[in-house]
Amino acid sequence: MRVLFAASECVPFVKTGGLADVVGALPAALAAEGVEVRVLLPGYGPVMAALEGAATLGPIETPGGPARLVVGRAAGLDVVALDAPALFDRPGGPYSDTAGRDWPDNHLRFAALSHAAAALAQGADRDWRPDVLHLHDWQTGLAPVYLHQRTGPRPATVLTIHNVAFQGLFPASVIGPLGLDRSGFAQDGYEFWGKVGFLKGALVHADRITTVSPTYARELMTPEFGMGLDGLLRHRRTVVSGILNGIDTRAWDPETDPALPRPYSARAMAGKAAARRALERRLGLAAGMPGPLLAVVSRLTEQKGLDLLAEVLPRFLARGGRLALLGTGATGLEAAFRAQAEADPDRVAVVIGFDEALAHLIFGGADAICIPSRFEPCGLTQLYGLRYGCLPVVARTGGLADTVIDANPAALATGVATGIQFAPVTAAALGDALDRLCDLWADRPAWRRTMRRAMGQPVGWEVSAAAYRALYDGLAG
Ligand SMILES: Nc1ncnc2c1ncn2[C@@H]1O[C@H](COP(=O)(O)OP(=O)(O)O[C@H]2O[C@H](CO)[C@@H](O)[C@H](O)[C@H]2O)[C@@H](O)[C@H]1O
Repeated sequence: MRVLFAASECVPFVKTGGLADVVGALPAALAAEGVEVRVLLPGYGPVMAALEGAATLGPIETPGGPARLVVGRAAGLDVVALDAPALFDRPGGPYSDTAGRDWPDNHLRFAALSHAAAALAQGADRDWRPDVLHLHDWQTGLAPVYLHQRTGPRPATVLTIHNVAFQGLFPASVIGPLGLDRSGFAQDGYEFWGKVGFLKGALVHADRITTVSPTYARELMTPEFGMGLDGLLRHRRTVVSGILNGIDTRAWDPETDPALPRPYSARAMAGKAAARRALERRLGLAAGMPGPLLAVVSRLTEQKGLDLLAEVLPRFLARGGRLALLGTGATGLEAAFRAQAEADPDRVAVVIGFDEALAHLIFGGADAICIPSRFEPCGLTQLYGLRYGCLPVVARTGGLADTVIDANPAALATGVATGIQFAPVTAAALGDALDRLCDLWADRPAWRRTMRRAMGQPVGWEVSAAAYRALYDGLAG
């Protein structure tokens, strides 16, 4: 079974969020299921630099201009890079410049990526034809549209929605430049409220649609969560399913993590206290406080609900808690958290930026991770939290609802709790959840039991890789 992934980010080359973790880790888990995965990525500088034993498949003409397809190994993955320096070799991020402004040619950049995916699906590499084309998010969403426009045999297509909030919407004037058939600019095509919708086109034409948790798959079909695509998803409900994300349990392992001062495990926890001391020193937090050290590692956006935390933080600090926050995003939220850190530097530390190594130390050193998301397709940081004994405090939505067992009295009594869940997603409910966290913290034996249990949860890719294999088998067969 050969599967071609196509995506716009992938660890360790380029990452703005969880999509990169999934695309980087799932291929190895699928290999264990007997699936051969190649990953098509834009030829960003770090991708091209990492390619070993690269061979050029040949030139291809894309809507973004001429490009080359280059195949090689990089960081343990089989990669096909779309080498088009004019599109992808730039300073800044994968979607925006160093000032955070979207690149003005994003429609061309990701139409080129989609175009390359379609070409590979139809045999651009004669020696490696995929049985399934597996696309991730809007940046690859035009691939099923291009395949629909073409004749000739094609493999089955799967589109995974990692976040329906990002839809790749562009004005109708791009139809010509992107080489799209005008007849597709309709409700049953790639048109979305007068615009060209990359994700919309994929949801119409992909053979299967998955998202990253069963609960989010259901939520997506409701007006509250579907962001205008719920009707289409209800229409296609027989091909929609939710497969829970896992994490790379080798990269995220407190027994071997080089970012921690000392290894630890559920059996030998001394290293967790050492990680807490290292984190306190690094962030200038006071030691010896009576409550838990709460962490945030997140994009600071409306989705993540961290404005609610800013609101209830004084109440949590009054109970002896502390906060360590690592994130970037909305300037208003950054400023709000910075102000709280300046007002109370012993108890609140805020690092604005993206720092992978610090993220690891935070999961190691903190007692709990706060994820008050308004919606969350799956979420990975609660899984990192479970694995590192950093108890998740989560909104009961999407994948958060599917992966954390609330420490209510019944769950504590039967010994199944792994964190705290709350609903509705309001400041009041989050405040109550943090009070419950402090109560659990005060009951030291119950806290330790919950922490050890959290660390024993199966958070790897094994179960879900088998589910993807079954999905591919059903399609290719
Ligand atoms: N400042 C920072 N410094 C270092 N690391 C940082 C960071 N900010 C965030 N990260 C890291 O970025 C990743 C975020 O992944 P998430 O799954 O939590 O959310 P995201 O919304 O990006 O992903 C979307 O796609 C994923 C993958 O399917 C879904 O799980 C999720 O629900 C969906 O919203 C984690 O690895 C986290 O540690």
